[in-house]
Amino acid sequence: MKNDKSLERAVAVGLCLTDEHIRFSTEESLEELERLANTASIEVVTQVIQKRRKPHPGYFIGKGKARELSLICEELSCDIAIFDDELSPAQTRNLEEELEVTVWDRTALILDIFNRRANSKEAKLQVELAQLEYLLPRLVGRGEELSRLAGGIGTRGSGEQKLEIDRRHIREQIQEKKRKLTEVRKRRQESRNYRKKQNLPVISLVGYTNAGKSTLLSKLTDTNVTAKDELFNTLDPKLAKLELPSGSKSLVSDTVGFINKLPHHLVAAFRATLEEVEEADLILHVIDASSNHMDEEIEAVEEVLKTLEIEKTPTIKVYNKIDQVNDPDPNLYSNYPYEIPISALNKQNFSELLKAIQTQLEKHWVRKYFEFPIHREDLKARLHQVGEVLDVEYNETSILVYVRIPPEEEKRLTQELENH
Ligand SMILES: Nc1nc2c(ncn2[C@@H]2O[C@H](COP(=O)(O)OP(=O)(O)OP(=O)(O)O)[C@@H](O)[C@H]2O)c(=O)[nH]1
Ligand SMILES: [Mg+2]
Repeated sequence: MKNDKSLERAVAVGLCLTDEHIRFSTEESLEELERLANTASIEVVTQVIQKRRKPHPGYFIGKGKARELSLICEELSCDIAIFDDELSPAQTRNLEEELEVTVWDRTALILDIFNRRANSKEAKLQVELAQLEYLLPRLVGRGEELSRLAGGIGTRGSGEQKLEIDRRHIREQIQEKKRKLTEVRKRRQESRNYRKKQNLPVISLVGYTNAGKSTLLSKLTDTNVTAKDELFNTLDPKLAKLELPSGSKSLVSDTVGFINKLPHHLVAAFRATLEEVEEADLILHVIDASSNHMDEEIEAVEEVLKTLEIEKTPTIKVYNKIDQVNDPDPNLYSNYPYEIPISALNKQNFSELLKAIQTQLEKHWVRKYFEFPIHREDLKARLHQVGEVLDVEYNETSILVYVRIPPEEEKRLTQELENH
């Protein structure tokens, strides 16, 4: 929900913990926070960084710093203070009292962007649920500012009784959204099962937000997928068919971009979209090779992949946007077929990429001739079901079928035929 002013003014606040190992520096992380804010139509007018050993339990930043921040907000007429880390409900409350502006954390900002981006029923439900769960412990008096977050959910005003009603209302809504989500997901599972029956291998594109996943999907498959220079452009993953050089087909799916400090419960909320990744036969990790923080972004993505327990799925690192890299280091991406440099935008190096995809997929599907008696049409039908039938030949007494199938199916069928 937008307030009346078109562009809100914000101060971005980061904490630099002196003895903690961090991936992105506080400055880099704030730079990203600023891009996120812009995506949410918020202008960051200044940044404030504080060094501390650990966050202040009540104010996150020190109490003195909070007072200083309140003056800055007033002087620069900020409407909002955005903190780069997740704040506890109590910290948010205290800070709002001290600063007298809306206080958001990274999670709130990401939720706001997700809310604008969600298109499908499932994504909408996921975002609404995540927002409600975020809102519930934070619902205290200042319902007005929070209502922007809740997308209008929650009633305005304050008062203990009203607060209790709001809380109950939100709990009920959480239950309702969960019920609806279960339904929508069931339908999604059914369509996945249908896809499985078609037996096309599934390739999942994953990567840091803005790496170029959607661009790659649309250029590879000649479909129209919107790509935009915005963070979290894709919230509703798309699927498209891809033909490989051998002529065999596969399905490519886009996914939600990852980001540093993506709060855990948001990862959980989007787990459903990531289920595609869990079931993928091949993962293309799309990397923005022109980013100044390429290594950190790779690491952030790999961390999320680890939590999905998909180490065994073959992965190709696709270094995208090489058209933007001056002097690319030839050693960097030369580990074929595990690393490929491309430019999705210019379709540069696509033939290499397609070859690598085919190589990787074939490693895991086997080609084989099966021969069985002519009356066993059922076996032929089964091969159609579990694999890709490449050729069929009828002799006087037998059928010869040439297929490409998953190795476990190959074993099972071979054993059955031997036992007959
Ligand atoms: N120069 C250059 N720009 C690219 C290339 N591929 C993508 N882009 C640009 O990078 C921006 C992000 O592209 P998307 O395809 O939307 O990125 P994404 O990974 O889908 O992003 P999210 O959906 O937000 O996670 C767009 O402005 C693209 O035009 C490339 O090969 N070269
Ligand atoms: Mg995208």
